[in-house]
Amino acid sequence: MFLREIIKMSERIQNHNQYPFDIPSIKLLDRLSFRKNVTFFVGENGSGKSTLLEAIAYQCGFNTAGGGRNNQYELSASEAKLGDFIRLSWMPKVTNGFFMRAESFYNFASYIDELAIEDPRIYQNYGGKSLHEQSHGESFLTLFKNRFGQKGIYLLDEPEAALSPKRQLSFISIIHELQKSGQVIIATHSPLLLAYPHAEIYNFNEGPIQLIKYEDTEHYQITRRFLENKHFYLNELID
Ligand SMILES: Nc1ncnc2c1ncn2[C@@H]1O[C@H](COP(=O)(O)OP(=O)(O)OP(=O)(O)O)[C@@H](O)[C@H]1O
Repeated sequence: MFLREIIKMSERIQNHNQYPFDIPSIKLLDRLSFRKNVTFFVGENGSGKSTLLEAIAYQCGFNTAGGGRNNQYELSASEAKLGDFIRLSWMPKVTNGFFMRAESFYNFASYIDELAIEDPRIYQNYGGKSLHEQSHGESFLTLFKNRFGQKGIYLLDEPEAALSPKRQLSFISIIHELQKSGQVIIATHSPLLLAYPHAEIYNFNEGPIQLIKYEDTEHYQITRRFLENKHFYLNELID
């Protein structure tokens, strides 16, 4: 483990009623500690998961539009206002790693292609060929497999967006490999990924951000109820 705690520097914030400080989970945030190599952020759409993940990425020196320290490709880095108002506590500090969001993966792949014009050996780190020549899911998995054994912090925003349910299950093995030498923080809506057993889950839904058990998450409960009683739900939804 590397990142131990996030501390919000409330005293520096001038207007708590302005975005992003007015998002309920962020407003009530004081400190958030990390005690496992894998941490999930869960919560409703708009509950502030990406905002906090992006702020961590910003403080790590990663491109907040996706990528690592060295991946400063041209893509307007999205606003990272919260990043200036949090402090990260490390033990020990790492600088290696990256921030990955499914929607910016395309640009990341193009950036690697540009680097490969200068030095094709870079493809060795990405499955031997352009990420554009691999399917979205394949290239995503390739990228992570190449990080096995490296110390680093990996911040992933909804990685399931690129992955079929079967590949999401493969991704659980990838998370397990990554966390042997690295730390992984994942914002997700996937009830499959969330099942990874050696993780802590932070819930962004109600009140302050709090730990929640897998079986208590809405993601687990809704999916389970739906699969157990599909016809009841569909009747409610459609009729
Ligand atoms: N640039 C912005 N200006 C104002 N409000 C914003 C801005 N970007 C995001 N928000 C709002 O901040 C809130 C939190 O957004 P955020 O993207 O962090 O949510 P999230 O939990 O990651 O959601 P999702 O699961 O849909 O990805 C949302 O209500 C969103 O509309």
